[in-house]
This record gives sequence, C-alpha cells and structure tokens, in this order.
Amino acid sequence: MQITFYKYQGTGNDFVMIDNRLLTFPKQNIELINKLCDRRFGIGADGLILLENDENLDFKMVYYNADGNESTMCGNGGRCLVAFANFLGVIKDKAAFNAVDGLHNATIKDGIVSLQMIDVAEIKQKDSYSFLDTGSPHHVQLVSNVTEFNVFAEGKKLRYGLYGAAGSNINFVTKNDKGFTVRTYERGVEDETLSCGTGVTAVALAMHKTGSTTDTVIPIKAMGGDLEISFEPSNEGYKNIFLTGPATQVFKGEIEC
Ligand SMILES: N[C@@H](CCC[C@H](N)C(=O)O)C(=O)O
Repeated sequence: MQITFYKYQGTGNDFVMIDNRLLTFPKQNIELINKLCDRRFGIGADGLILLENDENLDFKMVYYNADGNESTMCGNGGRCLVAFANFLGVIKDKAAFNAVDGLHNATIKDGIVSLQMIDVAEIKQKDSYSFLDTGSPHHVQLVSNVTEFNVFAEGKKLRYGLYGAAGSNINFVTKNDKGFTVRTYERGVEDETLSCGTGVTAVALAMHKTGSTTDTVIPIKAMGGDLEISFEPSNEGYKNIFLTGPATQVFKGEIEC
C-alpha cells in the first residue's frame, strides 16, 4: 500500500498529516503509525494526524502520538491541521472542527493559526506544581533556569512516578522578560519535544492562577519558536482560551507500507 502524506510543524512540534476523507488509512495499525513517526525507519514526527470528514463541522481531527496510540488533544497538531485543511481547500480563513475533546474554532492568516482551546474549570495546586487538563493532562512546575534543566530525566521520572500508567505531560517553566520559557516532556513521544501547544496553554493558565502573572495575553518561548496564549478568567475558571502561532508545511511525500 502506498500512502501520500504531508509533513507539518508548529514551533518545532512536527506531524505526519494524512487526508483520510476517503477512510482508507488503517487506523488500528499501531505498529504502522509508530513506524511512520520513527525518525530512523520512517518519516519522523512527534505524532500523526488524520483529517476526516465530520457530519456537522468542517472536518474531524484524529490524533496519534509517535508511539502509535490514539491520544488526547494536541494543540500544535490542531493548529497544523487547520493549515492542512486550508491547503486542501477544505476551509478558507476560518474553521470549526471536532477533536477528541470536542469543538474547536480557529482562524488562519498569513500562516499564523489561532486555535480556541477547551474551557478549563479546574487547576489543582500543590506545593511545587500545578496539574490541569487543557485537552491533554499537564503537570506544570516552575524551575529556576529551564534552559539548563534536565527535562528528559526529570520529566520521565514524574511522568511515570507521579501519574501512574495513564501518565501526564510534564512542563518545566521559568519566567522571562516578556512571559515564560517552557520545555515539555511529552507522554506518548516519551521525550522532550520542541514545543507542546496544550502544554504552553496549561503553563499560561497555571501561572495566572498561582499569581506568577496578572497578564491575560501571555507570550511563551518554546524551544522551537514563540507562541501566544490569551484567555479570560471567569468564576468557572478560564474561558475563550486561544493558542496562536505559526504552522508550516515542510514537505510532501509517498511511502510504501
Ligand atoms: N504535542 C501536543 C500534545 C500531544 C498529546 C500528548 N502527547 C498526550 O498524549 O497527552 C500539543 O501540542 O498539545
């Protein structure tokens, strides 16, 4: 079987994108998805995303981590999928699509995608970290110098040690002169990625909730580029949360499977 794919990246979080509107992709083949994402034996990516038809909305997002398993929401992947839908002519400058965590609205202009994330009602605060779900589960921990921090070792330890079999993504964060610098250990990739959209969203909300900032538009420096998160605090938590940044097509190819 030959598969046509596109490679996208959003601030260095990279994805294999497949147009599956004809439902030809073998979705249950975990080994195949894992191999397509493999950086030595496949195309190489942090995840694989299928664009499918949706009964009521512009399209549907189906997301798999690099380990081959279908997972929870991917913010940067969602932004890249909006750019892919625009490239395919499925949408123009606005999108409303379904993902595992529900409806997402988005806009795209000059390669910059602004994606509305789910409302967040609860942020659990512990002595040294916060935990919240922004579509995917996230641990958020302030450290004194994140650029020098051993994200892989510490992230891996917490991902398995604190969160059991289900696990969590683990974000380490340091305040900078504009906003925050963030590095993330991603569940399902089992490594640090260059950026995590649901992760930086979690960081912005947790930093606001714990009083590290009073801003509601927060620039975040990820290792692969800059993102911005905006939101409205409300009695029920946080709403109108938007993740904004670039999403780029890198190349197109065909692979024999
Ligand atoms: N890279 C993502 C997060 C993808 C999901 C995550 N690996 C998980 O399984 O929880 C993002 O940009 O949000």
